Amino acid sequence: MSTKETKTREAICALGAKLAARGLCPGTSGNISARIDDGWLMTPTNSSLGELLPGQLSKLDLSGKHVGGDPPTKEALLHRSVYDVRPKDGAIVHLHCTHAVAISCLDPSCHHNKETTLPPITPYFVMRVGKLPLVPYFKPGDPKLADAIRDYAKGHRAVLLANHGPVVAGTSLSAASASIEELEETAKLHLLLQGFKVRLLSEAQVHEVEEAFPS
Ligand SMILES: O=C(O)[C@@H](O)C(=O)COP(=O)(O)O
Ligand SMILES: [Zn+2]
Repeated sequence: MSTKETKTREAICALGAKLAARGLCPGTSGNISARIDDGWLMTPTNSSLGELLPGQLSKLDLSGKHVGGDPPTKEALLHRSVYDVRPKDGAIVHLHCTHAVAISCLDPSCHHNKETTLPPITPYFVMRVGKLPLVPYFKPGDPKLADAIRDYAKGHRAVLLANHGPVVAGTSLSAASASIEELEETAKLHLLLQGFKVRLLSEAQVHEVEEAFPS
C-alpha cells in the first residue's frame, strides 16, 4: 500500500472522529470518501464515523468494484457520480447533521428560492458553501438518487438531499469538512433567525466575497 493511501486512510478516520465528537453524525449515519491513485476509499456501510479503523475502510477500484475492506456505504454510487462531475475534487462528506436535515425537510416554499435552500447570511457561508440546491427525494442508496445528483453537483460543491441531508465535495478531506461544518452552522443560524427581520448580504456583497475568495 502506498504512503499516500495509508495517510488518506488515517485522515478519513481522524475526520470521522472529529465529526462524531462534534455531534454531526448520529448513530451510523453519514459517509466519507476520498480519491486515491487507483480508485476510492469509502466508509463501510453501517459504520459509526466516530469508530472507524483504517484497515476496515472499503476500497473501490477505478471501475467502482469493491476490492478491499468491509462492504462500502450504500451511497457508493452517489459518491462516484459526484466525483464524475467534479473531477477537481478529491473528497466527499455526507452527514445527517440536525439543522441541515431540518432544512431538507421543509416544504420547498419555505426555502430561500429555487436555486438555494439557504440564503447568504454571512460571508463565510458564501466562501465555504455558496448556493445550496435541493436534490429531489429518493430513498437512500437508490441508483436514481446517484443519477439525480449529477445535475446539481456539476455546478455546486454542496447539495442538500430532500428529507435526508447534505452532501459536500472538496479538493481535500479538510476542505469538504470545513464546508459541511459551515453549512450546518448556517442552517442552525437560519432556523434561529426565524421570526426576526433578517438583513441578508446583497447581491453585490456576495459577488465581492466570491471575487475576493474564489473557491
Ligand atoms: O441515509 C442513509 O441511509 C445513508 O445515506 C447514510 O447516511 C448511511 O448509510 P451507510 O453509509 O450505508 O452506512
Ligand atoms: Zn444519509
